[in-house]
Amino acid sequence: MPTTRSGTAIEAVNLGKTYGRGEKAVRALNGVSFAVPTGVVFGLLGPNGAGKSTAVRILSTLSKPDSGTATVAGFDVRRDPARARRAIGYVSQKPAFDPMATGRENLVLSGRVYGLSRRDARERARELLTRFGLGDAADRLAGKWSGGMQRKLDVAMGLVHRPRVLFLDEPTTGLDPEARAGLWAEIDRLAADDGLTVLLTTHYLEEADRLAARLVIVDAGRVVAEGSPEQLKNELHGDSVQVELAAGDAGDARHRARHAVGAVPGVADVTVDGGVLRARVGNGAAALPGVLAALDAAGVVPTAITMARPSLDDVYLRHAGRAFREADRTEGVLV
Ligand SMILES: Nc1ncnc2c1ncn2[C@@H]1O[C@H](COP(=O)(O)OP(=O)(O)OP(=O)(O)O)[C@@H](O)[C@H]1O
Repeated sequence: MPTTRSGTAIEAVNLGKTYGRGEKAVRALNGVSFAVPTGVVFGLLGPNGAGKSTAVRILSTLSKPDSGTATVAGFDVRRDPARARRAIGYVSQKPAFDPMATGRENLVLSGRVYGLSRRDARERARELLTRFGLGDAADRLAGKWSGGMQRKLDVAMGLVHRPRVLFLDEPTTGLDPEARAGLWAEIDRLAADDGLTVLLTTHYLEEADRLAARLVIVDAGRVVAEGSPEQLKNELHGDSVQVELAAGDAGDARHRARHAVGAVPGVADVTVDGGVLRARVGNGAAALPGVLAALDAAGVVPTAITMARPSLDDVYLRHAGRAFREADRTEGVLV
């Protein structure tokens, strides 16, 4: 297999993409670069509208960038899209299976679309149904399956032609926690057992933390941080303090709390979002009395205080300058 650099399965260099024109133009990607090592789960993490799907659509040859270059499995996605396409599997946010066909029929049809003989397509369908634990339901209509099983079927359909790189766009959106955990285990196995390179987009911080060996955080069309989840969290020294404010505390009390805690020596990055105040401190235990005294002086009574090692939430806040949940509610960057 051709490679751009030894051990690199995906390389994006300076990708740019703007939708629309004039006043309504939206810059979805603004010079995005990253490299994905072969055989790992790589996370593209960002809030709604950050540009994740746009990046994946370009890398999987479904859309063209306005600027920049990208290679997947060693093939340039613009100059050699047909060969790039054969090397990749793409599982979109939207279901791809036919609900009126059985799981097996869906997989066989997918195999035929990819040019497998009828016999090979049947054999591959059998393999994948077993692999994903879908054997028992194989001959029932896919439309009647549970959400978790349907998602697994979508992933299996993306693997029918044995791609080397698999793109999963928001694979667990809409799944309940149990189905999500089931799919996480499958995604883990794809890289660990099958040596597949998986590029996963998600707006769940926890999902990226749990699955990705490496990740980039994308915000408003730019990469704001890159590394392994551990590395990124370790770069933030100290602890994260979370103060839950009483439900009745209105904007004024929240503002006072934010101001008071921000003035405590050693406290940084104070945000208040949805009744929760977050801050970073050098040493949580040492800073706690000062934080409590400041809240008391401001007339704010917290309902709970927790201290924890930094999370990807804190990483995002540090690099994007706003809380992830806040960013997830807003969308789009007008040019
Ligand atoms: N076809 C399109 N036409 C116009 N604007 C678009 C189009 N596709 C995406 N956008 C805009 O480009 C920006 C990036 O969208 P994109 O779907 O890539 O983000 P995302 O990070 O995948 O978000 P989500 O998690 O909501 O899918 C958003 O502001 C979106 O509204």
